[in-house]
Amino acid sequence: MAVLAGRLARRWCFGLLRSPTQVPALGLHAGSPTMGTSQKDFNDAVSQVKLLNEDPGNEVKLELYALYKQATEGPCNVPKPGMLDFINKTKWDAWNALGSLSKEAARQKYVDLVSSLSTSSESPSPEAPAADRKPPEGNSLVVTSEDGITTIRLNRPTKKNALTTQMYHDIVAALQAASKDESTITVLTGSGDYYCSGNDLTNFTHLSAGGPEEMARSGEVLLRDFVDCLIDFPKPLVAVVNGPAVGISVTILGLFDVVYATDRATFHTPFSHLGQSPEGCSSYTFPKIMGSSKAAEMLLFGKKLTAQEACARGLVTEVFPDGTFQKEVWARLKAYSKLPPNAMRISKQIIRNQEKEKLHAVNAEESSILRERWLSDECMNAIASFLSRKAKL
Ligand SMILES: CCCCC/C=C/CC(=O)SCCNC(=O)CCNC(=O)[C@H](O)C(C)(C)COP(=O)(O)OP(=O)(O)OC[C@H]1O[C@@H](n2cnc3c(N)ncnc32)[C@H](O)[C@@H]1OP(=O)(O)O
Repeated sequence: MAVLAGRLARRWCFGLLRSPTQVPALGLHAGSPTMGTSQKDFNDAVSQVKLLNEDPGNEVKLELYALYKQATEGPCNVPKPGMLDFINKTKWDAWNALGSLSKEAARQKYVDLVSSLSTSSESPSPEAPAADRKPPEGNSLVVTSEDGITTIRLNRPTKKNALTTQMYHDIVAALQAASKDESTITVLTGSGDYYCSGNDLTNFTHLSAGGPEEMARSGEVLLRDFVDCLIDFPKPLVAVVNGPAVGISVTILGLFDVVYATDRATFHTPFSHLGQSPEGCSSYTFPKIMGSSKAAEMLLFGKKLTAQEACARGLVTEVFPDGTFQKEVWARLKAYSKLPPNAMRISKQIIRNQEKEKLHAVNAEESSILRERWLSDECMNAIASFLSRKAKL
């Protein structure tokens, strides 16, 4: 966790820099000649970076960038990029952190760093054991239908199933299809050790030509549509919480009919930490489910609940031992899926219809408030700070 924010920042800042030959995209051009004895070594090192066999990783690329700028231009004296210009701000921070380091010392450090990289990339490391290798990011959402159950599985285990913008769209489409298919029950679950780490924080960095305002506006619309779809979902909706849950994956649980959790699961809504506010109708459902003071502890102070605590507060229906979680839960769901579908549908309608209008109104208000929050200094500072390793949850 200590390195989370920095890793996040560096991943999204340099996500496109997959190959070392792309380092010039950072601005690593062989610029004006540098003076001193290490001039030739420095120029050689600049060329060598482009020939490395292995990608040195974004942390190192950032270090190379900063040293290059210091070596060629001296201490950073250009204006600091704006708060939302995350990429250039991270690069600026790295360069600025070198302070008054002399050009010559920066050249030397650059040469030493490239030399250490060249040495390590010359000796091929043995292939990592399969367990240590991260699977490639494939389909982020997997939808299957079997035994009367449609399962929507969040499938980004290497990112703890964080929800990308595309995934919100895909979940809406999957729910719309599930509402019309042959299945009787619909399940949302996750792949790997997490249920879901909430909104993918890099969503905030994908600015279009319309800038932050446009990002906030389209975020509001997408959030409202996503939650509306859950409010209106006509069949029994079950969350199979296979591990820790964060943010929006927790708040929407109040819109599910049943929530089964492994005893490894935790429930965490760190909105204040992120300068944000509740969504998923949780400002209405949580006080209703657990009482206003318990809800405030979660939604205002970000108290993380264990599965047992969440069950005691009524957010979770039942907790299962992790070892038997999948077996027990799916056996139970298969049995439930054989119940008469129309009876279940009508029963759900009776229960939910009483408050549907209220839920839609709450959703619209929460989404609109979040749009403002996303543009606030508090939120921008919290996200920037989180992404640049100054804060962690
Ligand atoms: C339409 C828009 C709607 C918006 C609605 C708003 C919703 C609000 C929210 O959901 S707020 C909650 C946002 N989520 C977070 O703040 C969680 C951030 N993540 C973490 O705190 C941690 O990653 C963790 C506690 C979930 C897991 O920590 P752990 O140490 O076990 O694992 P790593 O940190 O190493 O994570 C593995 C990789 O996954 C990446 N990752 C995890 N969560 C997110 C995320 N939410 N967004 C982006 N990326 C995430 C993490 O960066 C690691 O990636 P790496 O391997 O490339 O370094």
